[in-house]
Amino acid sequence: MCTSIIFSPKDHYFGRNLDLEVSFGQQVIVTPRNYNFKFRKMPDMKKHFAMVGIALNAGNYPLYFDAANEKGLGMAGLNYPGNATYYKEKEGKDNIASFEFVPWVLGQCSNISEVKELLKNFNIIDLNFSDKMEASPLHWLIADKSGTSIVVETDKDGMHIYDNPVGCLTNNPQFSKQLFNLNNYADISPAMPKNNFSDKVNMDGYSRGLGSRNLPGGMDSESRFVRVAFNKFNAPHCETEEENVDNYFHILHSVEQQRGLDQVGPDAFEYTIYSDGTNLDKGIFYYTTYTNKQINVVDMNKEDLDSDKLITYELLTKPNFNHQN
Ligand SMILES: C[C@H](CCC(=O)NCCS(=O)(=O)O)[C@H]1CC[C@H]2[C@@H]3CC[C@@H]4C[C@H](O)CC[C@]4(C)[C@H]3C[C@H](O)[C@]12C
Repeated sequence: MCTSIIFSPKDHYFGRNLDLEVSFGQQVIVTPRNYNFKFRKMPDMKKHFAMVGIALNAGNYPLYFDAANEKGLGMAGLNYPGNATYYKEKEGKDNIASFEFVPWVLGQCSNISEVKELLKNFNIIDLNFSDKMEASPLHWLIADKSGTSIVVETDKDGMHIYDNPVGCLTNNPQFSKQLFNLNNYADISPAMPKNNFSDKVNMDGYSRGLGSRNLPGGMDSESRFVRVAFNKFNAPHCETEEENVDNYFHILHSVEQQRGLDQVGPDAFEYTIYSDGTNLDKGIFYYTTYTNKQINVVDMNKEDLDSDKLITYELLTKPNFNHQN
């Protein structure tokens, strides 16, 4: 499972947790403007916006899990099994494979209204990257540096584009159902609860934090959706980049999957392999990994963004202990 958010305390931070039981060998990859993006059914994109994110380098093709471009548009693909449907090729449409969707959008759009325009002629097609790498069933959160976000889901009954008032996404069920489910948590609050139960019962507020007692704590996608939305809406908005990045990671880590809690096979547990976030206003990419909680930084502006070659960084996973004596 995964969780993706846009957090807008001052600048705007977009990214995700990637939860899985196996690692793909993904890296931080900066794709500069003149890297030739090939598409299966559409012409090459020779010049495009530069982007940074996490991807699998598959024979010099960056298969992005999530990324953000130099204009401050971000996009993440999250698992959507059983629902995600990819269609047959259609004449006259922009036929894009699911694994091409991120570069297709981030390569040419600057903001959400341009994405909505682009998607008017969009058709997501049923193609595998290769025999060995089948198309994953995904849905997408797309957000820009105004803080606006949308969700794109391609279901059996067609493509849906939802405006996203909460700025987060997890996995199943459909986004509309996730939003509806928030109704069940309307009374969750950071404040101490008022006794609406009965004036016949004395409730003395025996513990701090009782307002969030009924916040769901599970690893499942509905629980994570409610939890991350609540935690994000109530996170402080600070002045400095360090404080805001720190708060951003507190939000994502609050829905982290700790190893051992989400069993997916006899001896297999899903866990949060990495958490990442890009400052959409500044093009600075941050990440932590399960074993390395230090915040690591790749600033895309420090690269030659006019180059035509992928720029890759290995994820730093070594635990960082500061010995004080
Ligand atoms: C597995 C991940 C979702 C995490 C998640 O939700 N896990 C719960 C599993 S479960 O639902 O609980 O069982 C998703 C998120 C993004 C995906 C990549 C996107 C690019 C590319 C697309 C190609 O088509 C196939 C290969 C490819 C590298 C993809 C591999 C994999 O699919 C990635 C990593």
